[in-house]
Amino acid sequence: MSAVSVDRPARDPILYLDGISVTFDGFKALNALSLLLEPGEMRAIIGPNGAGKTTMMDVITGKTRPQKGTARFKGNLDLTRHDEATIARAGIGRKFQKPTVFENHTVFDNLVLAIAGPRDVFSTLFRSIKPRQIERIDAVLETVRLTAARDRPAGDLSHGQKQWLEIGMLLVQEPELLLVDEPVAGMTDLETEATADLLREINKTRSVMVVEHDMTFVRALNVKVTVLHEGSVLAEGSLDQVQSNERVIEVYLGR
Ligand SMILES: Nc1ncnc2c1ncn2[C@@H]1O[C@H](COP(=O)(O)OP(=O)(O)OP(=O)(O)O)[C@@H](O)[C@H]1O
Repeated sequence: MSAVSVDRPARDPILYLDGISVTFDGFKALNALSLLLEPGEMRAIIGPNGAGKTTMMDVITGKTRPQKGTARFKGNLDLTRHDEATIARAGIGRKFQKPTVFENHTVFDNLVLAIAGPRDVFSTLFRSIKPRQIERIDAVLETVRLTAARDRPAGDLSHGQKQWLEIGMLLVQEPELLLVDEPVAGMTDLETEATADLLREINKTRSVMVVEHDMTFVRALNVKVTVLHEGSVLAEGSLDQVQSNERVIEVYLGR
């Protein structure tokens, strides 16, 4: 091995944020934020309201341009220089908090539409889809526990099932990194537990970043936690480590 290669990490992080700052009218939503996600890692992001969690996801997905800092996907894609569609195609999927499924279409057709991407709904549904795509959809239906609901209108699903369908709509696009914003808000305890299982399963093949306030859920994920506060990383470690951190208790957990 050459002397040069000794110091190089074996693999680039899937996500590299360094010194990211975003200012809105003089207010620092992100303040020199730095964070690394290893390939295959799942990370939970917690922090009080206004800590910058959504703004961070906006930077990663190209929705918001930082004034300062470096943001890279898999070492080479500069996330500060591409638009949302390019970044999504490059392999970053984002699940927003509120489900936005097509209620009048079946669960299956929602996944067909998601594979096709943002095109005209009717031309997509009336064009034949390839057997390979049907196989992919059926595999995703199993993963998101909706096989039995395959031919039901999405509008009939429970709130939790709609969230899983929307996660499925991202999975059919085969993202390498999945960003998930407050997936269990409004879910029953059973749905919350099932969602933790679901994300752990997804994490076997993809990297995941999940923002969530529900500590029972975060504990069930059993992954490294990053605490954001005032636009920077306040603490990082296991949930037990960050929950016993004095600063974290002061600004977040002890409220
Ligand atoms: N477009 C914007 N214009 C002005 N201020 C903004 C804008 N977007 C976010 N902010 C402010 O930046 C700060 C960080 O907001 P952000 O939504 O990223 O926090 P968050 O951690 O996601 O909070 P929550 O847990 O409430 O979702 C907040 O004070 C917010 O009001």
